[in-house]
Amino acid sequence: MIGKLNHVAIAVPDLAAATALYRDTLGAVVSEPVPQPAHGVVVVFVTLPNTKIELVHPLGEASPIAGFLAKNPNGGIHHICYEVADILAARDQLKATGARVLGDGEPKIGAHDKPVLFLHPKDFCGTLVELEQA
Ligand SMILES: CC[C@@H](C(=O)O)C(=O)SCCNC(=O)CCNC(=O)[C@H](O)C(C)(C)COP(=O)(O)OP(=O)(O)OC[C@H]1O[C@@H](n2cnc3c(N)ncnc32)[C@H](O)[C@@H]1OP(=O)(O)O
Ligand SMILES: [Co+2]
Repeated sequence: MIGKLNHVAIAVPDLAAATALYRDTLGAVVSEPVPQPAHGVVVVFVTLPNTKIELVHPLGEASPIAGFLAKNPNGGIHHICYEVADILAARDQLKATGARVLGDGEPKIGAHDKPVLFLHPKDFCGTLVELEQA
């Protein structure tokens, strides 16, 4: 069902410092910060030859990454995103296995203007999984 790795997201407490690290120390191409109010985060996109890294920082008071950063104050890998051809078919197939789809179960438009869903980390080897429709 899952296809390409779309991105790995890293939650960071200091977005400017993390951006400088990826740009100046690691020599990567980085974007400007892009607020994603529907998701409660600000994102900097790091473009790699074969995939993307998203540096994510809380936006607003109810950010879904606030708890993660409270537990991991230096930041850490927050989720991985796989592409799927049909996100509703993938959702229904996964729900039938007992996997928990987060939120109201309906896809939202993600950072790449495509529908996304999240799967509970406890059901996927301790890793928060994002699905993005290819
Ligand atoms: C930029 C837009 C978009 C894109 O297109 O790319 C994005 O990526 S937005 C990214 C941010 N959005 C989300 O993360 C949405 C989905 N997340 C959630 O609904 C919640 O964050 C969560 C996964 C349900 C966690 O909620 P929280 O309240 O922080 O924690 P809990 O106490 O409920 O956690 C339960 C349990 O799970 C562990 N946990 C939490 N987060 C992670 C994680 N990222 N990776 C691995 N494990 C995680 C947490 O430690 C708890 O474990 P125990 O302590 O053992 O109970
Ligand atoms: Co993401």
